[in-house]
Amino acid sequence: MTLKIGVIGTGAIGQEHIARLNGKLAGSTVTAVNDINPDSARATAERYCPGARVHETGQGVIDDPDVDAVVVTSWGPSHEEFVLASIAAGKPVFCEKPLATTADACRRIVEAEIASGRHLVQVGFMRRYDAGYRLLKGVVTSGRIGEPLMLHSAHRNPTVPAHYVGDMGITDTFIHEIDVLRWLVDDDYVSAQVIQGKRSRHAKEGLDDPYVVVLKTRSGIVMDTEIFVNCQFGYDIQCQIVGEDGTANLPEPISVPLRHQSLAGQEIMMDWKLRFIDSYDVELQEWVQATVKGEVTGPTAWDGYFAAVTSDACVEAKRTGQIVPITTMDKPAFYR
Ligand SMILES: NC(=O)C1=CN([C@@H]2O[C@H](COP(=O)(O)OP(=O)(O)OC[C@H]3O[C@@H](n4cnc5c(N)ncnc54)[C@H](O)[C@@H]3O)[C@@H](O)[C@H]2O)C=CC1
Ligand SMILES: O=C1[C@@H](O)[C@H](O)[C@@H](O)[C@H](O)[C@H]1O
Repeated sequence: MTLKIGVIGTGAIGQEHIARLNGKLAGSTVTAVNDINPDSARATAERYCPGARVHETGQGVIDDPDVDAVVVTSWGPSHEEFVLASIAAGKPVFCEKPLATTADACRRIVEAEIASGRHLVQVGFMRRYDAGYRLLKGVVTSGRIGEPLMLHSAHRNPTVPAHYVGDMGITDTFIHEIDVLRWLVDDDYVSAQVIQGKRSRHAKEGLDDPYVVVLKTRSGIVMDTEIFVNCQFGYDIQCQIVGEDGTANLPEPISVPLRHQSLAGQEIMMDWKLRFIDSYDVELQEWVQATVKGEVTGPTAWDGYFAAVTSDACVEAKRTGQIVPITTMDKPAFYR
């Protein structure tokens, strides 16, 4: 069976996902699209999925009888509306991160999914599908480095666009670590602290950059992450787990070691789209296969909710300079 997909939001990642789902991956085709900017929707359809219907609203995509499943790649604040509408229509929905921009909104999604009685929602935390992170998790679960005690990571972007403002370092960027780090060590967070770094002269007005977030887990693992979104030199994702018997590092992406103009080294990617390109492919291919079978095998609405609660705590910790507890509702049996 070929899964017929409707996509809401035809910006940067929307176009990327449409191109994958309509040609690159097996078992899927894009039959409908929408964007609040109709020119973008039309141009995207023409270029990546000619023949797809261009709807005036996101709801039009969800209601389209020729759409079996929905992909939401619009801006974060619109996610809740489209995910809830997909659940109401009984259609599986893949929603890019964040699931929604507040923990309350994510909770409403969790409650609606449970009420529907069907697992329908997957969140686009693609790092779980990255070959390097999967190898790292394999080392942890094998027990080779003993119990994880501490974790050091870094999320560096060379620069960020003009619309990147406020606390997006947490809600848009660190949200990836929030999900992948708890998945790596199979643990949940209990507190968050944010320590400001010395401000970079490259940070535009109103944006704190860089800073370190310290998360503590239920079992006591301390995880520090540097968030530095104007680092200039590249898109650089680092992660090291310190265990009782050794350390394990996230592998660097493959690149050719160069010796050139009195420098020996390897190039660093500049663009997040390239760094995780393979993981997006694996993520959406697995989602298509699971969706056809009526299953959700990736990050769930509960994971989206947990990430949002953690992200809210980090924002508060950044504002107050205090250690902020992370408290969620009890995990519903539906997600166990
Ligand atoms: N998993 C990942 O690595 C990444 C995930 N993202 C997530 O994907 C989402 C989109 O990000 P980008 O593509 O980078 O942004 P973008 O700004 O390039 O595209 C977003 C598109 O959504 C459209 N849009 C906004 N509100 C809408 C509405 N109510 N109805 C229909 N269309 C609407 C905009 O017109 C725009 O074309 C965000 O939630 C972002 O956090 C983005 C980049 C990477
Ligand atoms: O999701 C992403 C962007 O939205 C975000 O703005 C970047 O900081 C992240 O590195 C990228 O993976």
